[in-house]
Amino acid sequence: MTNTQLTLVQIDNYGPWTVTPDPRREMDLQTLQSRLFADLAQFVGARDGYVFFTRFDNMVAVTNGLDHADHELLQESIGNRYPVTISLGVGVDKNPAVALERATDVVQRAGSAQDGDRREVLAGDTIPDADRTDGDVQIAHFDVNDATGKYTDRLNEFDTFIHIEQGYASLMRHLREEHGALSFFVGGDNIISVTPDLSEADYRAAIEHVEAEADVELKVGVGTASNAHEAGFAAKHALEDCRHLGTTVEFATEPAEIADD
Ligand SMILES: Nc1nc2c(ncn2[C@@H]2O[C@H](COP(=O)(O)OP(=O)(O)OP(=O)(O)O)[C@@H](O)[C@H]2O)c(=O)[nH]1
Repeated sequence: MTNTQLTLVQIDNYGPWTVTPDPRREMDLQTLQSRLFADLAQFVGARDGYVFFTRFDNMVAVTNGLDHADHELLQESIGNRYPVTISLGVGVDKNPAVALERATDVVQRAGSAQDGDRREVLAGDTIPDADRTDGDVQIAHFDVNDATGKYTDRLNEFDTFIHIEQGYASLMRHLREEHGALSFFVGGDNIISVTPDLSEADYRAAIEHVEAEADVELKVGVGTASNAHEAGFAAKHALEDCRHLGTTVEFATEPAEIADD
């Protein structure tokens, strides 16, 4: 059974900072936000986690395998190098939406996102090493069928963007409401979902829902492992299986390291 460890990353007092003493240049804020995301992706990714940019001032990370000391080091390193600090809340549950509720709750209890005195909160417990298993994280990597032929090579970028975003909106709502799975747009035509244990029928139903609601056709590869990287890597291999076999849903059947043999 899955046991997802999620970390909410929240920039401390960011709203007031963006307008103090006067509104700051928008592209400077965009530069800061994207560099912060890049640093988080490198730090968390090097420890086999995943991080998603969501709204940039708040980001969500799958941190199975990262302990309290890793989280502390991340805060220290960001605090040393950026004009802003980050608070981190950690939550664990078999259901990703519940894990994120927990992670959010411990940060919210410490004060508001716009409280000048609330800085570098680190709250919530990580999974003890002894309790970790190969079934802790399920990642589903979704991809739009032939996005290049249907959209990228035919439409202007904005109209392509609308199609992809509508598919994403439909999928993220369906999986959140039906299963407590959390889905994140990761660029191009790709969506990564952090899910509880879902069946092939659950994924088929999700894909059919998106096709009916948004007229966007998806396929998905699914992987399960002790951390996000291994689960996600297996999911990518399973997605390649969909491409080769012409199928819509594939589960990884062997460890990611040997899946392409
Ligand atoms: N984040 C992420 N983006 C990817 C990945 N693979 C492809 N992309 C993006 O998706 C875009 C479309 O690529 P594909 O999905 O391979 O192409 P497609 O035209 O949809 O073809 P099929 O997926 O084979 O149906 C690329 O331009 C990339 O931006 C991936 O593994 N991760």
